[in-house]
Amino acid sequence: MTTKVFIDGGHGTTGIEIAERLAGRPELSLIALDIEDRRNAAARRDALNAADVVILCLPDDAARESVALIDNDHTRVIDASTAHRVADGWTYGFPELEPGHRERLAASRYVANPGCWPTGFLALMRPLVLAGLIPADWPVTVSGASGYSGGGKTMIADYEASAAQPSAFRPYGLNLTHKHVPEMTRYSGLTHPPLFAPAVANAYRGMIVEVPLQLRAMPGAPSLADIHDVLASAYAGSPIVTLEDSAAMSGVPLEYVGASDRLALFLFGNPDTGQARLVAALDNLGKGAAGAAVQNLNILAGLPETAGLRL
Ligand SMILES: NC(=O)C1=CN([C@@H]2O[C@H](COP(=O)(O)OP(=O)(O)OC[C@H]3O[C@@H](n4cnc5c(N)ncnc54)[C@H](OP(=O)(O)O)[C@@H]3O)[C@@H](O)[C@H]2O)C=CC1
Ligand SMILES: CC(=O)N[C@@H](CCC(=O)OP(=O)(O)O)C(=O)O
Repeated sequence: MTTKVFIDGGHGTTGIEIAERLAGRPELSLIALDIEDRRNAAARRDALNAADVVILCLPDDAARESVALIDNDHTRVIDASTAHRVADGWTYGFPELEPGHRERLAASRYVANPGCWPTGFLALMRPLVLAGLIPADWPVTVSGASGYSGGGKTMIADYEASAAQPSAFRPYGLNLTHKHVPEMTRYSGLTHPPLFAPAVANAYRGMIVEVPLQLRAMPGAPSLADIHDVLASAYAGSPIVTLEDSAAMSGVPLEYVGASDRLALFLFGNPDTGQARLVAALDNLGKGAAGAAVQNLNILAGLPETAGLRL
């Protein structure tokens, strides 16, 4: 039996990436709308209700509208937008979050795909908070740079317009109310929001997420080896999330994982000063969006978790 999948917003940046990963998979059948029907509510209602699993690749308001258009009791939903990431009744779509989370996801009807920034942040932070190496009330900072496709069609057009002279590096979110902070706080287990300092770079895709830590000031002054051991054990055997050999690196390029669904983690530090820089490298359109959606679809449908992924 095939799983019927509908991508609402399938003609947008994330939707196209997901469709590419699902193409040629005989265990799935795709319900597709013509491009001119992409905003036709009646056509979307029919497709949403005909599907076993829908993947929403829409702005937040349109994603809420899609959920309201589902009037049966079985269609399952993976929402790539921010609309439901901390909403009641939704499961956060980061299978690697903690032991047992993958099983919770498999049993869920409503799954909220993580934001791209929180994906890197939580991969670094959640195991360390769970292990007690970072106290829940520790003041954490997270910064980094993202490719401009993170801003969808509008930002891509801004960067690629013939008259555009885009900035090489542009910090944003300067009022410290970025929409990703609630999910970073909730799922890391921190009691206070991290200070989030994102930037956009003049590159299409790829991102670096960094958490600097003053280990010597933390309770118990964890060592670099303590941090390394917890991260290595959290992702041992994962085909998607890897702790890389940082000793070999003099820098981490934005493009480190390429156009893939991998998430690479690094631990840099100076044992003499008790300081560390934790870094995650991913593709904002890969594990940061489409790769995560396809991974979640596989989990919901009981299929091999990495089927269709670019690893
Ligand atoms: N880009 C990224 O790196 C990431 C994106 N996301 C999230 O995924 C979602 C999609 O983002 P992205 O693909 O980048 O966005 P895009 O702007 O590239 O695509 C959005 C798509 O949704 C369609 N759309 C917009 N409004 C409606 C509506 N009211 N009804 C039906 N269709 C509509 C658009 O149609 P039209 O062509 O007419 O505009 C377009 O095809 C967003 O919530 C985004 O925040 C999540 C993680 C990473
Ligand atoms: C460069 C850029 O603007 N990036 C987006 C995040 C992209 C993403 O993760 O998508 P969601 O909007 O679904 O969370 C931003 O910071 O808002």
